[in-house]
Amino acid sequence: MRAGVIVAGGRSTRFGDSDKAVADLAGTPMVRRVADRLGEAVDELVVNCREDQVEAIDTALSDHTLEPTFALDEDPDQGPMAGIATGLGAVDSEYAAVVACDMPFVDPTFVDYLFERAASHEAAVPRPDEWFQTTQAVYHADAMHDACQRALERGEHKIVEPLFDLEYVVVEREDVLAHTSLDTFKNLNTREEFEAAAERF
Ligand SMILES: Nc1nc2c(ncn2[C@@H]2O[C@H](COP(=O)(O)OP(=O)(O)OP(=O)(O)O)[C@@H](O)[C@H]2O)c(=O)[nH]1
Repeated sequence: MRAGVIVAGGRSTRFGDSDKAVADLAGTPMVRRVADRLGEAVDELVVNCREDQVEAIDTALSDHTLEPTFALDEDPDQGPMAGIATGLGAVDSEYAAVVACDMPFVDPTFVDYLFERAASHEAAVPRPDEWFQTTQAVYHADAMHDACQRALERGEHKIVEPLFDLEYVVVEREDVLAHTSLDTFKNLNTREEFEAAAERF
């Protein structure tokens, strides 16, 4: 069994007044695009967000075959890493692919590959450039959940912090490009980025 966790608890401040997770992207809410693509690579889906987002996200995901469940931030606005911890705490599977709600081009075949790379390790994290793509990575759910909790207890909110507590595999640029294009990581933050991306669907 493989899980997918969609992290969606941000405030979308660069997007404006509304929640980018459910914003229309070429006729479909962005989070639905992520759920449909990630859903091709996993057996269960968990969405992490705030309580006040549930209604709109649930509507966007209605009729999804995996019947996504919600893992709500008890303490909102603690950053993406806290959201990852909350989401991973709610999965049944041993390994989970974490994907941000704003990555509508996420490539399910690449997610499959990340699961393969993570096997018998605690994480497989792409590093296509100088940054780790921690919000499109596969984690051993319990190990990463616990590492996030330990980091948060240290007062540390940086998203890479829990990684250094794990036995993780780095998926380097060459391996990324052998399996997908960099579009898989493209995240949308502004209305201009939504408009440009919409033309590609
Ligand atoms: N649970 C949770 N998720 C978060 C939080 N902050 C950001 N995220 C998520 O992490 C991912 C990347 O965050 P950003 O691209 O910065 O999104 P954002 O914070 O909503 O947008 P900005 O306010 O414009 O930075 C998105 O999927 C967000 O939903 C948070 O405090 N809690």
